[in-house]
Amino acid sequence: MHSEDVRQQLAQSARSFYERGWMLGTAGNLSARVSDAAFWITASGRPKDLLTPDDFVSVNLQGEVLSAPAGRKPSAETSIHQVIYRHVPDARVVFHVHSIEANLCGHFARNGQLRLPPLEMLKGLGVPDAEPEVDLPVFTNHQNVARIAEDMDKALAQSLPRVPGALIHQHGVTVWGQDLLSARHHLELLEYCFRYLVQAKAIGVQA
Ligand SMILES: CSCCC(=O)C(=O)COP(=O)(O)O
Ligand SMILES: [Zn+2]
Repeated sequence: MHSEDVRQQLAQSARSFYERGWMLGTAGNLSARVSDAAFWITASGRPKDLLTPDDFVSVNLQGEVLSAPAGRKPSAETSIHQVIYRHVPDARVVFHVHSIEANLCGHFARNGQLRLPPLEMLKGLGVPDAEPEVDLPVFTNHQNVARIAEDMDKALAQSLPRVPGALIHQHGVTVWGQDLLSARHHLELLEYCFRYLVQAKAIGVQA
C-alpha cells in the first residue's frame, strides 16, 4: 500500500474516533508501520477530525524524525508507539485514544490490572475461553511521557498482555493490531468492555 494512502486511512480512522468522542480537543495519536524500520505517526497537537497527510511525521523505531512537514513535530507520545512496535512483532498499527469510559475504568483496577468482563466479545481480542479471566494492564500516568514508555517497556519485555492493549490511568487506552481493521476492532471491543463495566457498576451488577 502506498504510504500516502496509509496516512489518509489513519486520518479517516481519527475522524471516526473523534466523532465517537474518543479524540476530542486534539487528544490521542495514531500510527502505522510502513516498513520494519519506520512508521507514520500523527503530528503533535493536531485536531483529529481534520487531519490531512501533512499532519503525519515519519519516525524510525528509535523515535528519530525521518521526515516532517513544515511546522510539524511527532506526537508527544511517540515513545509509547516505539515501545509497542519494538516488543510486538505483529503490531503494524497503534491507536491511542481518550474516552470517558476508559478513564473511569482505571479506577476499577487492582494491582495495576483491570479485570475485563467475561463477555463473548473477548473472542475478538484473541481470548477463546468459555469463562475468561483476563486482565488489561494499567500503567501510571506521568507528565514525563518517557516514564510511561519506560514502564511499558519493562512490562512488555517480561510478557505481552493477553489482549492487545493497555490502559494509562486517568489518560486513555492504547491498542495495537496487525492492520488498520484489526486495530480498530480491538479498540471497539475494549471500549465496549469499558462501557459495560461503567454501566454495570452504575446499576449494581457484578461484572
Ligand atoms: C489534549 S490531549 C493531551 C496530550 C495527549 O495525551 C495526547 O494523546 C495527544 O498528544 P499529541 O502530542 O499526540 O497530540
Ligand atoms: Zn494521550
